[in-house]
Amino acid sequence: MILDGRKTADILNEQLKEKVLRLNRKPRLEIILIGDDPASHTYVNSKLKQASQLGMEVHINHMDESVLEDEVIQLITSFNQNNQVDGILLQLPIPKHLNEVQLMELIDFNKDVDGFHTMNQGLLFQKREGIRPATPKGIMMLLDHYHIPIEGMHVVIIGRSQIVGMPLSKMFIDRNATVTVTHSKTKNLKELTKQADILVAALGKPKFVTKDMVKIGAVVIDVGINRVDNKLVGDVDFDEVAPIASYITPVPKGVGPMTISALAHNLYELYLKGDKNT
Ligand SMILES: Nc1nc(=O)c2c([nH]1)NC[C@@H]1CN(c3ccc(C(=O)N[C@@H](CCC(=O)O)C(=O)O)cc3)C=[N+]21
Repeated sequence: MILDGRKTADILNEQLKEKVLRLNRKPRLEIILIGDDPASHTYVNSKLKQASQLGMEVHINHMDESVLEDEVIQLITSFNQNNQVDGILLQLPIPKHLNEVQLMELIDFNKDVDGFHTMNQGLLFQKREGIRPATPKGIMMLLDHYHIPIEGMHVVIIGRSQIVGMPLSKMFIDRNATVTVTHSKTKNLKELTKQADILVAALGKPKFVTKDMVKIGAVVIDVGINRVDNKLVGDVDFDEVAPIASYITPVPKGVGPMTISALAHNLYELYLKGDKNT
């Protein structure tokens, strides 16, 4: 069965929209987009479109590839100080001459819609309330929407990134799953993935997961967004794996739309938390 991220996001967004309509003002997100990476422009435009449909306000601040770090610092600082701004998103990747860690850190963690700030990562690690990274949060929302049990399940994650693999592993542990995090240096990867009740592919290699790596009846979550010959391909060989999986996410229309929905939910949470309701 297909875990339809597009449809699920539409349903959850419709519910969120109702809540947003009741607020005193529109939640406002400022996106900082540096350079001309076409994929980044696509994502950002899609966030813009979706958020406006939800009654949220999104501004795109486009900066030149060669922008000075000071200019970015000034922009972030002004958004930090502006109590009409609820969320700030620095679209990744950013040019190499800019200090990504330092810039992410500069964003007020109370406006950190991505949940990438050290403070939000720490809050997650301590199992305290905070903003969770959008992709892991979107995956949880999708599994919950389909009532897929998590407690006691063996979750195997391929990939240990700071924005997907690592936070997702903690979120699954907090839901009482048993989690194995694997990566490029893992020995006998297939033996591990074969044990997964829930298998998450988040490594960024097109069609990496083949059917010999998947247990019959497993739930398969594909986080991959790879552009191959101008087509979107996931990290899972969908045609091969779908027949043996109990549930599987497609690419596109799987985790991607859920990520955007989770971002919108984060923005709403930031608005409420900020008590900027006047
Ligand atoms: N600060 C920051 N926050 C992010 O959340 C962030 C980022 N930087 N950099 C890039 C990645 C990537 N990302 C996607 C979100 C939605 C889709 C999505 O909706 N994809 C559609 C297809 C879109 C298409 O056709 O290109 C789908 O899967 O159905 C994809 C990718 C967010 N990112």
